[in-house]
Amino acid sequence: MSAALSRFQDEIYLNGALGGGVPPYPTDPSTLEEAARRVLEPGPFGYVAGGAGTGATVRANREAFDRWAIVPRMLADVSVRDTSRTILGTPMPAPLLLAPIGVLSIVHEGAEPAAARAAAALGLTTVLSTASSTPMEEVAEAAGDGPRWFQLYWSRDPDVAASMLARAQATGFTHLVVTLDTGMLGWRPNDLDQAYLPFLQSVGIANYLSDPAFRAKLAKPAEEDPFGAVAHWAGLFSNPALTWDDLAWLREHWDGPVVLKGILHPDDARRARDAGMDGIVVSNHGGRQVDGAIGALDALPTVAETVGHDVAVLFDSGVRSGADIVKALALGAQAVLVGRPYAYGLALGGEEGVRHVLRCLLAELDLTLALSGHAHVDELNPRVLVRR
Ligand SMILES: Cc1cc2nc3c(=O)[nH]c(=O)nc-3n(C[C@H](O)[C@H](O)[C@H](O)COP(=O)(O)O)c2cc1C
Ligand SMILES: O=C(O)C(=O)c1ccccc1
Repeated sequence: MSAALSRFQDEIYLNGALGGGVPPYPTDPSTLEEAARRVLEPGPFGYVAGGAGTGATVRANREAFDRWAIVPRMLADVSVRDTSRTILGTPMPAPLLLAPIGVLSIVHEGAEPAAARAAAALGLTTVLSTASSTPMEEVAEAAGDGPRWFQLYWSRDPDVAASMLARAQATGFTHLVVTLDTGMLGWRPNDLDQAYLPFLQSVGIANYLSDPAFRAKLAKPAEEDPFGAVAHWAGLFSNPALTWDDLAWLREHWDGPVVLKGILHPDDARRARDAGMDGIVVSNHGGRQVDGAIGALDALPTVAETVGHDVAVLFDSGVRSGADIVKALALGAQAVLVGRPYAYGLALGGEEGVRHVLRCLLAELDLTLALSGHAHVDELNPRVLVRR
């Protein structure tokens, strides 16, 4: 790496100078989304890009980032930088994970193994969704022996929930991310107006179709009655009756760190801590659940001040660039998760597309850190930013 250029930047410019042409995928996040729109059918594109209701929360997520400005510091010796961090015992080359995204085969065949391989090649961790389009055992094998984090959609059938957790542990997943904000699917006009729901084509239920506890209760085998299996899945996928008291059940069924995803209120953050949880993800599900919900970054500072010393505070919803990562870390996130951008990478170029998206994020994180006068991600704090 040359001193004047950050990692990946040098490769892109040199390749161009040597006649190799421009990068095969856009580096700008909005252009990336546009490019994905062009290669995807309207149904799948709308499912990924869309948000709840009028899209107010999707916009709020971006507006929240735009309201913070980085104030660069000079003469800070940033010749050697370190973006690495260990989160709940998992070492990471940068505090960046791939958010759990279900039904990914709607954008690319073999999506989850491809994303997991791309992440693993860079040493990054993927949080695998319960609604993966490939069974967890196959994804884990594709990802090699790096860290394994599993996201749970907590089924209303406790046998299915317990079976998922037992399988995940048997497969070597060590960390559990429990998503709390999807007790039912949000109101999504994009999908409603196209009558598009991937599950109806049995996409995204691979972990269920391969689950003995799920299969045991089907009236007819899924192979004979695929729609019956989908209907059964829809009936047990989530459990809106859950309360804080149910967290004890989780502890009995999972040996290892548990992280609650979808926390926005400081009182809920406190309850998570008091219930002995190891971490939280401050998230509004990428604006896909409650239209009009608070921008996730607007919720972060108070939550981080409230519990940041006690539990790992992770963040997602709206992260699109390395500069965004700097802002979220400065406001108290220990790590961020990125969602849609890697789905667009998958749509455009499978594993290679995801690797491109992740390398862009890592490169711009490193560069923003350096140019704003910080050698290590641990130096970031709220004083690095001003509110516009
Ligand atoms: C198509 C799609 C599917 C998703 N599926 C899941 C899922 O299965 N489990 C989950 O916890 N979150 C799911 N999410 C939410 C993401 O984990 C994450 O919270 C969100 O995408 C972050 O926002 P961003 O897309 O703006 O980065 C999904 C998001 C998208 C876009
Ligand atoms: O679409 C989503 O946001 C989501 O979280 C989900 C829910 C169920 C299955 C797959 C994805």
